[in-house]
Amino acid sequence: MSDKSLQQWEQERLDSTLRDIEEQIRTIGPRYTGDDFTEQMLDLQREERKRRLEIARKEPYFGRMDFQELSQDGRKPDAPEHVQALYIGKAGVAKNGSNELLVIDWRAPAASMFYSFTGGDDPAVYDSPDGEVTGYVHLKRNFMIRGAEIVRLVDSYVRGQEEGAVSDEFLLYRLGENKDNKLRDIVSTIQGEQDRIIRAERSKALFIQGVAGSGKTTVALHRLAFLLYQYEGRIRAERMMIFAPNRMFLDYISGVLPELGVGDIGQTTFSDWAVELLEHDIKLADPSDTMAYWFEEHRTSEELEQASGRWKGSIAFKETIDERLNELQASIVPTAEFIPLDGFRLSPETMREWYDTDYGEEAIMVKRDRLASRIKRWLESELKHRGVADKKKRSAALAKLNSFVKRIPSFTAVGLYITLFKGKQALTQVPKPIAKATAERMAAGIAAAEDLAPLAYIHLRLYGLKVPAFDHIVIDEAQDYSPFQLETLRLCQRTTSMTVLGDLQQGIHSYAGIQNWNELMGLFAEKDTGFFELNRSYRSTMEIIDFANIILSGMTGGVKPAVPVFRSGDPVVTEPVTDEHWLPKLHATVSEWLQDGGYDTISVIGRTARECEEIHQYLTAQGLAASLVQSKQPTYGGGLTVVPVYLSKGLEFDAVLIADAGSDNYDKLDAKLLYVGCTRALHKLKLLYRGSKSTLIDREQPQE
Ligand SMILES: Nc1ncnc2c1ncn2[C@@H]1O[C@H](COP(=O)(O)OP(=O)(O)OP(=O)(O)O)[C@@H](O)[C@H]1O
Repeated sequence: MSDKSLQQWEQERLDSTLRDIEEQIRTIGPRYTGDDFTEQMLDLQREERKRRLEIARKEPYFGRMDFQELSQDGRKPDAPEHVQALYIGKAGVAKNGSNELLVIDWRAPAASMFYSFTGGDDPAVYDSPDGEVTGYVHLKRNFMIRGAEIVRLVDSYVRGQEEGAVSDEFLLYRLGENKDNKLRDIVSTIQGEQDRIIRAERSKALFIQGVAGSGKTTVALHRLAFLLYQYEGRIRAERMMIFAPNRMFLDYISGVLPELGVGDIGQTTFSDWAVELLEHDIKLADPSDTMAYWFEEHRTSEELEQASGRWKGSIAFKETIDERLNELQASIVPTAEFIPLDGFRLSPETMREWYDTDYGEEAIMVKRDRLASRIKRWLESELKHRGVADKKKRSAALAKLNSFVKRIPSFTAVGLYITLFKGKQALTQVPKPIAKATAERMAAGIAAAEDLAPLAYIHLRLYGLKVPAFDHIVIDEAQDYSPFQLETLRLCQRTTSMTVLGDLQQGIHSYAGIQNWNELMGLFAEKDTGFFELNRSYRSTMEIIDFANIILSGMTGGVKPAVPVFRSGDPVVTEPVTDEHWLPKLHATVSEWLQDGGYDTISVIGRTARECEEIHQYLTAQGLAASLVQSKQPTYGGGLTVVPVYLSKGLEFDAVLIADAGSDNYDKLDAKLLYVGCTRALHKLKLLYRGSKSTLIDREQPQE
């Protein structure tokens, strides 16, 4: 077929698919509003079908794979009609009134080949519920469909053609596009290494170490959509939770799941979640104070080593708390008899038996409260049984009950946490300034981020989880998590099922996070964990990745350079500038990019919030519509932004200007920060520097 007729043929196939979809939507009819339960259920099913059809109507499919299944004995059927064309889209669609599939869902077993097939003449294999299916791939075709038209068609593999391997042409085309203020789905170009993570089995703690731009966040979101499809009825969206570093990041990723047709998955930050779990008994200290302390001034490695967050996030601290909770637990059952009236005796042994056997696995305070109610019930029944009617006697007995029950220890999480830092039982190993600051904060009802994991943990051990346990959790930027945080979240799951992703090379919050993945993985039995590495970076051009790798090479501790996809762009430029010309130069560069660059998102990345405020003020005074990103910001609006480097993590921009990569701003300890900043750029990266250039990038670079 000529290219023209091929495109025509596919367009006709698309037209007919769209007609079928329209017809199906039209016949679904209005919603049922009556009281009949069966009808209501049927209505819900129809609505769900309509929702899928509406997703399909926008862009019915993005790929086609021609597949010829081998028979059981491995023979290849000769007849060409055995080659099946599978059209793959975001939602599966059956032909109106039949079982024939017009489109298969990207998460279906057969669709996995579309992602895992790398070319060559050998048979391809995929797992289906009925076992392995083997066959030959004849064609892999990518489409871009906009407004019912095929605007791009690329054959990335044709059997028998010389190249043999699946080409990256369509991927490169997609990567070359500009980005707006929201992360997007990648269903049409998921790569094999990413697909393996998306489809990995659910009942594990899956750890993903991926270089900047390797698609970790995107892959984790696609994995959620896959799990919901694959384990339909067994896991529920409302019981899945995404933990992300801040509200702005959550806003940035908020478009992906709806694009994939998935709703209702909770999204939160660890801080917000913990404060809610603690029923707002405490307020969170302003996170910008912590940020300011660690990022507005240079900090030494000793300061990092001694950071209170490190200690409070450690398993050693958790174990200390466990000991304290065990002591509390042991002190709950009274050791004295309860004698409310002469002749009435309740022995400690009976109370111990109630506590130990009747309330089994319940949380400590729940068991305590049940024990108290049981003692009360015992007294009521004794009074009744023995016919005590005398009011005076009864109230004396009740008064004794009240004082007896009051003496059974009772704690809130905050109350117990304070005892670790203040008073007779204060821990002796805590450095005095940390103990004093923590106790003072707690007394004022304020917790720092580092207090939240211990507080939430104590609360869970004392009172248990009052909402359903999580079926699956995603933890993004997990290199900034402490082992204690993960232990706390683990208490909220019946069985381990989590996707934990991050990049140690971007671990800029090392005053609280981990140094290596074993710190987190070691919390689980080996059989319950999986580990994946993503080393290819999809975000940036080769030039940008090569440049960022120079910064990496200055880091210690087994760093892995990112491997670029073969997408070339402008060279990265570093340029000296005097103090006097610094702001005008920033303005001139950004203006030029705005006018000629054709970029949708541009960011000026500063070292500190102070520096960013200065830049922002100058740019706006020059008439540019720039927005300033601050630490408590709930949304990210795209366009031109000025952002402190430590808040840029997770985001990406078509063009990035590092405002000042001088050695005063980025010393050896700041390699991760500068790496984060540079890897935010998709197509264009430029670094200005005042004074001498940071040694982190002091290699020969082309000058403008
Ligand atoms: N297979 C793919 N096809 C097309 N685009 C992709 C693919 N994988 C990743 N991307 C794009 O690469 C960019 C980076 O993805 P993402 O933000 O998920 O990476 P990340 O590993 O979480 O990055 P970082 O750690 O730097 O924040 C996004 O624009 C995403 O759409």
